[in-house]
Amino acid sequence: MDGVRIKNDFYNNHTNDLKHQIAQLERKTATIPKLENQLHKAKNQNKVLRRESALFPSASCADVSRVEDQKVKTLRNELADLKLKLRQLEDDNKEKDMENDRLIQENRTLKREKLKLINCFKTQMAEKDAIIRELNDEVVDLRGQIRVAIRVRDFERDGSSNFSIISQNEVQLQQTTGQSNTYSFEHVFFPPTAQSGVFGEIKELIMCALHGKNVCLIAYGPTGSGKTFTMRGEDSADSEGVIPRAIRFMLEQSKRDLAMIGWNYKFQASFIEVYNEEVYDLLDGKQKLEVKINGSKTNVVGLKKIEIGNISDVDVILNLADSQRSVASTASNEHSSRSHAIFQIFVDGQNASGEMVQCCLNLVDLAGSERAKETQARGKQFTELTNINQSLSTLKKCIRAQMTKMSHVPYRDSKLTMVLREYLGAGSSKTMFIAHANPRDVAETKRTLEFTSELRSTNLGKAVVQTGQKL
Ligand SMILES: Nc1ncnc2c1ncn2[C@@H]1O[C@H](COP(=O)(O)OP(=O)(O)OP(=O)(O)O)[C@@H](O)[C@H]1O
Repeated sequence: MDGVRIKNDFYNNHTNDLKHQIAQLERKTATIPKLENQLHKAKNQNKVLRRESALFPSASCADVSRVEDQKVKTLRNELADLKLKLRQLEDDNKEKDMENDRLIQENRTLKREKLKLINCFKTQMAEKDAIIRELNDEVVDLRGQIRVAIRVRDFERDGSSNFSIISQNEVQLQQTTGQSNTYSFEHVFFPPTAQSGVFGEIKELIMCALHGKNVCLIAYGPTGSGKTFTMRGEDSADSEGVIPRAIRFMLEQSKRDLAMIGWNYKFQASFIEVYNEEVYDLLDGKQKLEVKINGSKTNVVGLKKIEIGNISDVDVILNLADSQRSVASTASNEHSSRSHAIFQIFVDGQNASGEMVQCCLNLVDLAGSERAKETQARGKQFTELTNINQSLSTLKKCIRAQMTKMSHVPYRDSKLTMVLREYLGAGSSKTMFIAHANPRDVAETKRTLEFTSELRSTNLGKAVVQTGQKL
C-alpha cells in the first residue's frame, strides 16, 4: 500500500511540475508576437540606416559627425559675430538717440530764442513804424495839404526860349509881349526828369495812403503837356508812370515791411472816366454810372472794383481801361484825352492789434485845358472842350472856396468834383497837383502856372486818418 501511495505522490508531483512547465511555456509563447514585432521594426530601421549610409558612400558615421560638428561650429561663430555686430549697432543707436535728443533740445532752445528775437524785432519795428508814420505825416503836413510841383516837358529839345528854370522851385515864362513872369512851386521837374525821379518825389504821399489818409494826386495842364505820360506812362519799364509805380510800391510795402509788423492789406482798383459831364466805368464795358451825394459820402453807384493781388493785375486793369478811354486827335496832341481819368485804389488795412485803416488813393489824369477860340474846335470837339473847361473851372472854384474857407464849396457843379469831393475835402485828404507845362502853348501854360502856383499858399489843415469799418 505504501508503495502505491509513494508512486501516487511521485506521479502527482511530476504532474504538477509538468503543469508548471506548460504554464511557463505558454507565457513565453505569448511574448513571441511582440518579439516578432520588435524584430520587424529593427529590420526596418536597419534598412533606413543602410539607405542613409548609401548617401555618404565614402563617409563613415564619424566623418558625418565631424562635418556636422564643423557646420555647427561655423554657425555658432557666425551667430556670435552677428550678436557682436548687433550689440555694436545697438550701442551706436543709443549714442545717436542721445545725440538726437540733445539736438532736439538745442533746436527747441534755438527756436524759443529766435521767437523771442523776432517778437522783440517786431516790437521795435512797430515802434519805429509809428515814429516814421508820425514823421512822414509831419513832413507831409508841413508841406501843406495841397502841394504843387511842375513838370516841364522837353522844352530844350524844342528850342523854345520862352521857358527858363530859375531854381529847383522856380520857373520863368517869357511872354510874346516880352514880359516875363516867375512862378514858384514845391518842386520843378525839369527835363529830362525820368519817370522814377517824379515818383521818388511823391512816394511819401503814397505812403500816407497806406497809413490811412485819403490822397489825391492830380495831373493838370494844357493838352499835350505830358499828363497821361506822367500818370499812365508808356510800356517800357523806364517810362512806366505813377499808376503802375504806386501800385507796385504799395504791394511791396504791404507784403514786406508792413506785413512784418502785423499789418494785412487788401487793395481794390476802380477806373472812372468823366466825359462830357457823364461818369463811365472803364472797368465795366464803359457802363454809365450815377453819382449820388449822401451827407458827407459820395457814392458812385455800381462802380466796379477789381482786387489787386499782384502787379500783373495792374496790367490787365490798365489795358482794359486804355481800350475804353475817349481820345481824339487835337492840334496839340495826336492822342489827346478828351476826358478826365480817375484811377482809384481802395486801401483796407488791419493790424494784429485790431487797428484799421480804410482810405482811397486817387490818381487823376485830367483832360487837357484848351481855349475853344485858340483851337478853333467845332461840333463834337467844341462840346468836349466846353465840358472839359467847365469841369476844370469848377475844380478851381472848389479849391479856391476851400482855400478861402467859404461856407459853400460848389462840388455839385461838375461830375469831376462830385466824384473827387471826399478826396479834395479839407481835413480829410492830402492833395498834390503836378502842373504840366507845354512850351508850345504859352497862353494855356501861363493859365496853368497862374492857377497852380496860387495853390501853393494853401494849407487846409491836417489830414485825418480814415479808419472805416471792420473788413
Ligand atoms: N516828359 C516826357 N518825356 C517824353 N515824352 C513825353 C513827355 N511828356 C509827354 N511826352 C509825349 O508827348 C505826347 C503827349 O503827351 P500826353 O498824351 O501825355 O499829354 P497830355 O497832357 O496827357 O495830353 P492831353 O491832355 O491832350 O491828353 C505823348 O506822345 C508822350 O509820349
